[in-house]
Amino acid sequence: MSAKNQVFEKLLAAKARKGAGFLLLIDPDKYDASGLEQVVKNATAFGADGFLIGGSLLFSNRFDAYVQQIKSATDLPVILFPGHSVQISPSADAILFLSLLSGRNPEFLIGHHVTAAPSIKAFGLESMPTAYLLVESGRKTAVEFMSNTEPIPRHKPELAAVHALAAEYLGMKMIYLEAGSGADESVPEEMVELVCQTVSLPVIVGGGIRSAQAVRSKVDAGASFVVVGNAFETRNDANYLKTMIDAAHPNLPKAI
Ligand SMILES: CC(C)=CCC/C(C)=C/CC/C(C)=C/CC/C(C)=C/COP(=O)(O)OP(=O)(O)O
Ligand SMILES: O=P(O)(O)OC[C@@H](O)CO
Ligand SMILES: [Mg+2]
Repeated sequence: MSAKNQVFEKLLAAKARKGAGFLLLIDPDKYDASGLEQVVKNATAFGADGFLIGGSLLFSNRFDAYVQQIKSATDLPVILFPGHSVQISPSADAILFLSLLSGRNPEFLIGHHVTAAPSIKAFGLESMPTAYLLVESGRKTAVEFMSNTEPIPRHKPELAAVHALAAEYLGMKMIYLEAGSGADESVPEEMVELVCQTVSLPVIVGGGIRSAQAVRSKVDAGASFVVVGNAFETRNDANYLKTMIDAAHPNLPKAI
């Protein structure tokens, strides 16, 4: 745990060295203990850049034990990715302090943040203020339903760009372009590209990314980090994980 910018700096350094970074999303409800340890160890060995932990719902009542289990299987940054203010654990290294800027629901703009802030301080967690922009992706996603917000229309990249710009002017440190977990379609490349041209912040892209080609095309469009979760929940295949991670690292020799 650290209240300084250590995790953020580590992510930026990985991006600078490898061209972009790969973050594996772990949904605590989707892995059993042995599956979890294996995927965390594999991702670490294959050169992933960190882990995000969270879900828009949480059935598990042992969230902190879960985070500890991940921490003990890796030396990479373990970052909370909360769908709700209850998803805070002292055992993580940092938290994506997401504000759902694409929506107009005050609870997800500032409400959960106020509720969670005292715990974040008490635990000494590093906070990474991140503009969370939800993008239309086909069928309604869990994030859209749970947050009761409207996503940005996928054919309107300029809408995403002005939200990102407002986030930069508000002093946020990162932009997360989110199609939603398990999305039918990932965030369009044109949108990633316009957002990356408009702001100088690192842009994270996630939701519905299932192939190495898709990972690479988000990176080619300018993404600093690509997040993948669902694809590995349904397919326990180390080779597939390695290919996806390699695709996010264009500067490394083994990259596709
Ligand atoms: C800053 C704090 C304490 C809370 C943030 C609260 C906000 C703004 C949340 C954004 C809206 C939200 C519900 C985000 C969920 C992000 C997330 C962990 C998505 C992962 O997707 P799943 O919800 O697991 O999808 P599945 O249904 O496919 O499992
Ligand atoms: O689970 P997937 O579809 O890979 O999405 C990752 C993340 O962006 C979801 O919040
Ligand atoms: Mg999930």
